Amino acid sequence: MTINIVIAGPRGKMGSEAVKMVMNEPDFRLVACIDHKNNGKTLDTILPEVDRAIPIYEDAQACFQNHKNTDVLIELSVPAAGYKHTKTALEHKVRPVVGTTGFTETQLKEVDAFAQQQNVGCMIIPNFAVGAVLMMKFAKMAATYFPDVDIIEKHHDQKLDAPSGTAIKTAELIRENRQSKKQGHPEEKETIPGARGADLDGIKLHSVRLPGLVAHQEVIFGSPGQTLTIKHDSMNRASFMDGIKLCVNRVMEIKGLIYGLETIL
Ligand SMILES: NC(=O)C1=CN([C@@H]2O[C@H](COP(=O)(O)OP(=O)(O)OC[C@H]3O[C@@H](n4cnc5c(N)ncnc54)[C@H](OP(=O)(O)O)[C@@H]3O)[C@@H](O)[C@H]2O)C=CC1
Ligand SMILES: O=C(O)C1=N[C@H](C(=O)O)C[C@H](O)C1
Repeated sequence: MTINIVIAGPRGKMGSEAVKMVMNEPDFRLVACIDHKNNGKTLDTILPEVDRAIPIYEDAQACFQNHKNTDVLIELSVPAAGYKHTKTALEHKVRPVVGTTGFTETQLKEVDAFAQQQNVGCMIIPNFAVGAVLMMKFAKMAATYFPDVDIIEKHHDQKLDAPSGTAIKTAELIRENRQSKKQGHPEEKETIPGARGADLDGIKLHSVRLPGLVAHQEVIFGSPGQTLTIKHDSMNRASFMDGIKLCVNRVMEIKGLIYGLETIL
């Protein structure tokens, strides 16, 4: 069966890699793209590696109205637009596979409720790399034995959201196996605000943004006399493509929201 796909954010670092992946997959067909800057143009005029005239829309409504055969939206743009595209896709019974990070907790709940209401499959995946998902699973396991934990995520300096979606998801998974706990000295004070990082139920999250980085995370557990570090590095965006492929196939079979790849691996 051929799966008809729309990609939002096709010029981006992830979007352009996803365009290549979709075009090379025999069972996937790229039918259109959503890009706020190239309305009315075709993809071959803006991406040199594309040799087909795939239409580009600024407006997600217009895109799905003109391509009623769309099965899946691969959303890889920016948080605000990504949220709108996801809701619009669901309105049209198109299944979103969302890689875009930075949705608020309220937005996640709204998408969940709307996907259920529409009876349509939807996946929001903070990290498509299998190694990163294993890192999160191992961290969840370790939290049973090591309740003191800091997460350090490191990304390229063009990233809009902090902490990363992966760091938030990791902390949420750790929280499932750990009692809420305030870490560090009970009387510690920050002499420079932010020095101890963001706080999710006492778990500290630190975000590094530097040119030269791609996507990296360390989860460091400490207990008397020992530390345990679980680390993952994405060296390039190809690391995310197998996960996207898996999700595009899986979203066709589900109803409602799946949040995180660990639930289906
Ligand atoms: N889940 C995962 O495994 C991964 C998720 N990500 C996430 O994916 C998203 C994209 O990342 P990345 O490719 O690195 O970012 P980029 O900045 O490289 O790409 C984002 C693209 O979206 C475009 N864009 C902005 N606004 C709109 C809009 N309204 N409609 C359509 N396109 C728009 C941008 O165009 P312009 O620059 O012209 O504004 C740009 O081309 C981020 O949220 C990131 O966190 C990234 C890697 C892995
Ligand atoms: O913006 C990125 O690059 C990435 N974003 C995702 C996140 O926020 O966790 C996934 C990966 O870390 C790359």
